[in-house]
Order: sequence, then structure tokens, then C-alpha cells
Amino acid sequence: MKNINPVQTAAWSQLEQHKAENLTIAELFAQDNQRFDSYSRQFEDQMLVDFSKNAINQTTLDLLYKLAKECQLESAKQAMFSGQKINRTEDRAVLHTALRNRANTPIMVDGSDVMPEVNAVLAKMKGFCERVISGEWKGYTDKAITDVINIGIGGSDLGPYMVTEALRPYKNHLTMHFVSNVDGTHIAETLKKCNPETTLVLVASKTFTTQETMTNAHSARDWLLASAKDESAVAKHFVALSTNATEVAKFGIDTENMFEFWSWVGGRYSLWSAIGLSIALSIGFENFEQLLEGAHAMDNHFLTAPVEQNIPTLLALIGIWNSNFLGAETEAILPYDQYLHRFAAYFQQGNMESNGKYVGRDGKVVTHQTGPIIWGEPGTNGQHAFYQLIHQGTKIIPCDFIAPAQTHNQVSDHHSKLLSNFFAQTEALAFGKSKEVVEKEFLDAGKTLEEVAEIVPFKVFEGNRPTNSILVQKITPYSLGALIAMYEHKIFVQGVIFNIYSFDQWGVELGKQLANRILPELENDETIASHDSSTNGLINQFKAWR
Ligand SMILES: O=P(O)(O)OC[C@H]1O[C@H](O)[C@H](O)[C@@H](O)[C@@H]1O
Repeated sequence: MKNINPVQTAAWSQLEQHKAENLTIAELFAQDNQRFDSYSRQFEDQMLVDFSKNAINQTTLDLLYKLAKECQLESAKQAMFSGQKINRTEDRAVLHTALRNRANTPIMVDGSDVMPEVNAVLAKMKGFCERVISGEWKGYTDKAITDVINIGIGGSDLGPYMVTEALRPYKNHLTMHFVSNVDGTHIAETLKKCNPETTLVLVASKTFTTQETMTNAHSARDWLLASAKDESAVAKHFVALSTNATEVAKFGIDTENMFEFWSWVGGRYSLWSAIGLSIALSIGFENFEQLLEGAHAMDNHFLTAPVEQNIPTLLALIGIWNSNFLGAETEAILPYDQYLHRFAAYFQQGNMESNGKYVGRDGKVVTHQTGPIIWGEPGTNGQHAFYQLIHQGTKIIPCDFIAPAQTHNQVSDHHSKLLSNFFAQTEALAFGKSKEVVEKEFLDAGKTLEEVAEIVPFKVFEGNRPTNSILVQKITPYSLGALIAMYEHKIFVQGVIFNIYSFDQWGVELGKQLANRILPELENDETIASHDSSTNGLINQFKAWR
């Protein structure tokens, strides 16, 4: 991937000038009654993506396409999909797309095709899922498995947890649990709900060295052995999902019970790999394959659709417009679907760990904005909590509204009520409510303008708040796969244009290093003086109080 500073492209300067036109969403709609048709795209019969409620016109889009071209997006895409080592700082290929390459075309890394190993692990996962789900797989007292605990953190937790929650309507009888936090409360509360005789533990860790995961895995192992009193029980109750066979063996898990993946799978892009075993156990392997199929279809769209039709690219470019030219610092992801309640949390890692970088691919500090702050909660809950600031605050917060047209739970008129809010919010954010309208409402209610003059400004909504609406026909394994892949590729496109390395995460290392230095200091009662006065003071008070 070439090193191109986006700020130095012709398109960037032109976008800077174009910004001065101060487009407003309401005026853009007033000028063009076909705006919805021109500024929305459909993905198969699965998803409608409407980006018309952004402050963009055809010139904005043309300049953004030009920016993508000048930043050589097409060759970057080819580089990723073909297995080039685009993760330079870790010297790795980036091939989550190979994990869902249902066409099975060869993908070469270091001279060999990765597809045979991908397929072999999928086959092993399939066989395992069938045995556990059917009850053929037995615990140490010869009972079938009832509960599965996935122990992992970050990418080894957020994806599997988000997807198993999103696809609950497809669930079988197995009860799923997810333990991530090293806070002993998390594992303790989970184990209280489980019976060691019928519980399967998946230790999910790419590196198999992550402190939180290893600590939780050891505690779960102690819990099992306290009942089983026989080391041989471990093989019946523990499996590993990892790239690191040596560490897996050291932990005491037979590598027979290891589901492998590879260094070219980034942690936050790993739910398609063996890390997705909890998903496959929860909804069955066929549904897991449908998830892969949906992602693969989006991969093909991303790879082949021209820029003006390319949904992930369009979303990425509009995001860059909002953050780098209109001053937005955050993006909210607001699913109007209770099953998607972890979707924003998932892409918090996906986006912020990928594009939260201030050093460009040239090794220099960038002068533009890189990844936005991602946050969000399910829709109507947010409306009664933080939407006030989105509507009337001093900050511009571009929002993605996501909703399914069909619900899995048709309960009286709940879904119409939910969707009426979904439609109303983007309308309100785009068009606001003028002073004249507020005054007219008062006049209609029999008040005089003099009486209400003081209150009017507080009831005005200036509007012009950008949103994307993503209407999914129904949340199925297939459409969810496509939706996740769409966001993954949006992040990729932005990383290419930001000229950063999206697939490393050096920024998480310093905190880990310092925690490792502090841990032994907490093991005694001595007064600590080796840090700054704040850190010393906090440690010493902790020691006094514990
Ligand atoms: O899967 P693991 O190796 O246990 O890593 C778990 C997580 O921890 C790391 O600190 C990284 O920030 C994440 O990208 C990763 O997903």
C-alpha cells in the first residue's frame, strides 16, 4: 500500500473550498425531489442504505470519489484481498475475507494457499458442533453439555457475544455465557449459574497469553477440577480457539481440542474464524455458514461495485466528509433492534482500535482527523437518554440508524411503534423545527407571540444533523454477515485514505506493560515510591484500604 498523505491531494484542497458552500440538508431536499433515489443504495434484497440526509451534493461525492482515487483505494483493496502483507508494523497479511471466501478461490500467503486450512478448520468446527448440540459429546460424568462459557476478551469476546445476541431467534437449547473481565466477579457470577458436569469452556484467545483470559481460564479449570478431581476431565470440558499451539499445550488443553486460526486474522476481525465457535454452537453450523455467506456477498460487492455504487466506500467517504470537513468527532451507531444491543460496542473496538492512530504510514504525525469516537445504544432507549444533545447540543454527531423491517417478535403494534421512532428521528435531525413553526404552534394554541417570546428559542431545532438510515429486511445470519462486513470495509476504506495502518494496535501495549510492572508491587504491604506522586498515592491508599 502506497504512502499518500490525503491532505496533500488535489481533492482534499477542493473539498476544503467546497465546504465553504455550507450546504444544508433541508435546502438540498428542497432543490431535488428525487434526492432519496439519487442518494440511497440497495444491497441485494437485504438492505437499503439511505445517505440522503447528509450535507452532501453531487459535487461533494465527485470530490470524495476523486480523493479515494488519489489515495489509490482500488490497489489497496486488491492488496488486502490478495493476501499482501498490508499490516506492515506486524508484517502480516490481513485476510478475514479468506475466512468467508465461499468461492474457495486460492488465496496465497507466503507462497501457499490458505484455503485448505480454512476449510479444514471449518470442517472440524462443524463436526464438533454437531456432537455437542446433539448431546453425543459427553462431560466427565457422561452427561450431555447444557452450557457453554466463552472465555475471551476484546476481539475474542465482543464479536461472538454481539452475534449470538443478535441471532438469538436462531438459538438452540445450549445456554451461552461470555466471560471477559478479569474482575473475579465476572467468572464467579457465571460459574454460579453452571454445573461443571455439563459445562463446556471455550478458551478464546488469538495469542493465548492475554492476562484476563488466562486468569479466567485457570479459575474455570480450578472450578472444574474441584468437582471432577481428575485432570482427565479437562479434555472433556475445555477447548481452545487460538493461533498459539505451544501455549495451548502448556495450559493443559490437548491440541486435538484446539481450533486453529492464523496470524493474518486480526483479533477484531476474527468472529469468522474459530473464534466464532460459540456462535456456531449457539445457532448451529449451518446458520454460521449463512453468516459467512452474507459477509462473502458483501466482500464481492465491495471488491467489484464501482465507487458510486459501492456501499462501504460511500459510507466511508461520507464519514470522512463529516469528520474532516464538517468537524464531527464522534459517530453514533443506533440500532432499533433489541437483539443488536451489542452492535455499537462491537464496532467501538472494530473502528477505534483500527483507526485510532495519530501516526501516518510515513511514520509522521498526521495533520488530519483519523478514526471517530464510536458509541451508541439501542435506539429508543437512547432517545430517552442522550438524544437531547444530538438534537440541540453544540456538537455535530453523525448517526447511523439501523432497523429491521421485519421483527422476530410480532407483539401487538410494538414494531410499528419502534419503526415510527426510527423514521421520525432522522427526519427531526435533518429538518429540525424553525422559529416560525414553533410560534405557529403557540398561536394555534391561543397564545400571543408576546406571551411566548421568552420560551420560543428553547423549542427551536436548527436541524442539519447528518444521519444514515440502514433498513434491513430482516436480521438473519446472512443479512447480519453482510451488515458486519459492510462496516468492516468502511473502516478499511477510511484507514487507506487516512494513510494509517488499520490492522495493528500498538496503542494498547503501554497500559499492559505498566500493569505488569505494578502487579508485584501490590503483593506486599510496603509503601510504594517508584512512580509519580499520583500513582504512588493511589497505590498506597489502595494498600491501606484493602
Ligand atoms: O485474542 P487475544 O490474543 O486474547 O487478544 C484479545 C484482545 O486483546 C488485545 O489487547 C488487543 O487490544 C485486542 O485486539 C485483542 O482482541
